Amino acid sequence: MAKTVLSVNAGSSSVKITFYAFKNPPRAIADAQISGITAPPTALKYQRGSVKHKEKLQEKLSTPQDAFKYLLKRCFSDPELSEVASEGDLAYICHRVVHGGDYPDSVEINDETMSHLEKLEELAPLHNFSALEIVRLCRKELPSIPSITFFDSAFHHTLPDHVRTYPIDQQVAKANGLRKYGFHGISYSFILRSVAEFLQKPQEKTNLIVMHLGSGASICAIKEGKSIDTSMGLTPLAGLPGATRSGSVDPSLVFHYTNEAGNLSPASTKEMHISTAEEILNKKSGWKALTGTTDFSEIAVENPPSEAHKLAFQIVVDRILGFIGNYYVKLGGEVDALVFAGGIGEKSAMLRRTLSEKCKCLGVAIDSQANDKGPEDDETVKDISKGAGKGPRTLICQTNEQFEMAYHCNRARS
Ligand SMILES: Nc1ncnc2c1ncn2[C@@H]1O[C@H](COP(=O)(O)OP(=O)(O)O)[C@@H](O)[C@H]1O
Ligand SMILES: CC(=O)OP(=O)(O)O
Ligand SMILES: [Mg+2]
Repeated sequence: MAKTVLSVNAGSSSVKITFYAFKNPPRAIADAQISGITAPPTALKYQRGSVKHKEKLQEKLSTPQDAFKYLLKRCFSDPELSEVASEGDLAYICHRVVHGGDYPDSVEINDETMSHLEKLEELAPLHNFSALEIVRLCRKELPSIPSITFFDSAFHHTLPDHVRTYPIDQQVAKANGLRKYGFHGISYSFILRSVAEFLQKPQEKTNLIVMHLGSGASICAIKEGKSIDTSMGLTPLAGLPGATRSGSVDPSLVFHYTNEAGNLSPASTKEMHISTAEEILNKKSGWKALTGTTDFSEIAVENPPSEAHKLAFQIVVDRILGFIGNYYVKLGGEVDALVFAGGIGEKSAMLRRTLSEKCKCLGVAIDSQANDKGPEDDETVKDISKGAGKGPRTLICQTNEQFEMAYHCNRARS
């Protein structure tokens, strides 16, 4: 029996892969990622044990399939990485697919599930395309290795009807699958398990407000271990602003922004159709549009370099607060913890401090030293609360989507 599981997390501009020992809990063997696929320079990060390596690549890797092939070859040909030298060493490949439609759980890929996912691709071309390109490649070039797809949306299958339903014609809504799905669920599942364990509570008694803040950002209200609301919607565009995403705006805005809103974007390809409006709101908005940078660490600083940076920070804080207030009330004020996760949530002490101060009225208080220090590399959950206050505790959780997929894959199959 092959001894490793490969987890793949493909985004629009990056592909990350991690190999794990096929046991529980999974042990990471090697981790590699390529960024800058659509916007060069293309860069490689590689880690095996304590060995870390970064380089800019000369190779032209313009598609997720090229990037994945490159990463696989690189890992297979590393003489120090004897556990993964060829296809025969792989037991399963786990793929993160953002939009899983009505699937409440992961699925093993076969002709039927693949054709279902290909239909869904039309609903979420920007988010599913890269992942499905890699699934297609694996089916063709590694046909003996089962592929399992894990969906960001699956964690939110517990959303109540009144939360998931948009108030539009229900015949049209049902015929076209138009409802709130919610995303970042693989991450929320990791966070719920890790935080419940940290708090020594069963998951089904744990209530949390979790913020997954990265270049795509969302919030989730978890009641008794189940998602009861989340800020993203039919697609990951709704809710909070992101690096290049507007987040929620008045839907009529697109018709005033451009006359060509409904036309195909010039960025569309034969395989991937996106409209001009989708292109603008997903790729040309967010804090990049306000400040010129996608890097939030240039925005969350004490002395911002421009008024635009200051404004971008205030907007992000304002939108997050709106959801915290909303979810605090929906959870009846019974919140075990506010949890910060994702690249920004885990690294920006300033954002955590600003939000915590504004949530003082909920009894939130943080220890500024613990907050400034942040978590150690190997610390999954860190408590930054000040003493045992009246309100929810404040935690940082270093989330790990690749681990979460391997964890569930190995648990169900070993
Ligand atoms: N010290 C920091 N302060 C604020 N933001 C940071 C810091 N370090 C990284 N980030 C931001 O984290 C984001 C990436 O988050 P991550 O969750 O890794 O990305 P993705 O959404 O692409 O999966 C980027 O916007 C980056 O600027
Ligand atoms: C769902 C989503 O927005 O994912 P990401 O943050 O990885 O872009
Ligand atoms: Mg992410």
